[in-house]
Amino acid sequence: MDAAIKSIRPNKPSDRQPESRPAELDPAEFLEAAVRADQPRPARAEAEAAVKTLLAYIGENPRREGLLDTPRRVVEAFDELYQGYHQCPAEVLDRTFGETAGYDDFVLVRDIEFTSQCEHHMMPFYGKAHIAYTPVERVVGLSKLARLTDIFARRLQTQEHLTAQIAAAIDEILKPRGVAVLIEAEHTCMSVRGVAKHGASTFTSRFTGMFRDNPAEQARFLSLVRGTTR
Ligand SMILES: Nc1nc2c(ncn2[C@@H]2O[C@H](COP(=O)(O)OP(=O)(O)OP(=O)(O)O)[C@@H](O)[C@H]2O)c(=O)[nH]1
Ligand SMILES: [Zn+2]
Repeated sequence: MDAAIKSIRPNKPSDRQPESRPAELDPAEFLEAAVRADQPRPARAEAEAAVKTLLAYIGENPRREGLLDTPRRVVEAFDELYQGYHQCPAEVLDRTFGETAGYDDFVLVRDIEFTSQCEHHMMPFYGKAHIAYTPVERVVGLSKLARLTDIFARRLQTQEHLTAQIAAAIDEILKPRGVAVLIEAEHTCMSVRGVAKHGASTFTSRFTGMFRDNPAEQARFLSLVRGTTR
């Protein structure tokens, strides 16, 4: 099982004071050494200092009044946007219900809105996830599919990885007859910078089990997602 699915990263903020960084290491080396040794992540004060560095880098004065609280706000925003690193997919899908009166078709939750952050530029990409699975005897609460999406979306991602992780988590934890995940998203790293193409949509999909093996089921999923068989 993908480690990201089963476990929460040991990534609690450190109580260490920034001064505890060995004097001979520069910040980049320190960070690399911390990641290599799987040490606790840097202290909050270090993260705020890094934001101050970025403010100075863009030509700002981090000491002017309007920016005094900005490092704290940015780190708090990061805590929110990246909270998925501290949440466990297996826990979310833990609770299932057995009274289904023999229900044996797939369950589709369409139009799950999400916002994630692209791992190349740390800029948002956002859109909708459509998730279907075919249960074996037990079903999961519908909201849990949206919660699962958020757990993976609130990490640094590529859209392909996000799509594959959602499908793999449902597959490995619920062990259904099949999973289908389709994600459509707009990437701000493509719309507000770089190639600057507003409105370009990216579609990614992952099919397992009966959705992978049976083109008719795949087609039924896709037509329901497009709203053509309602
Ligand atoms: N496959 C994939 N690519 C992504 C995703 N998010 C962003 N990218 C792309 O990642 C690529 C990074 O390319 P690089 O050439 O290394 O970086 P760059 O010079 O900033 O690229 P430009 O965006 O073209 O300016 C870009 O083409 C982005 O569009 C994603 O979720 N999946
Ligand atoms: Zn990007």
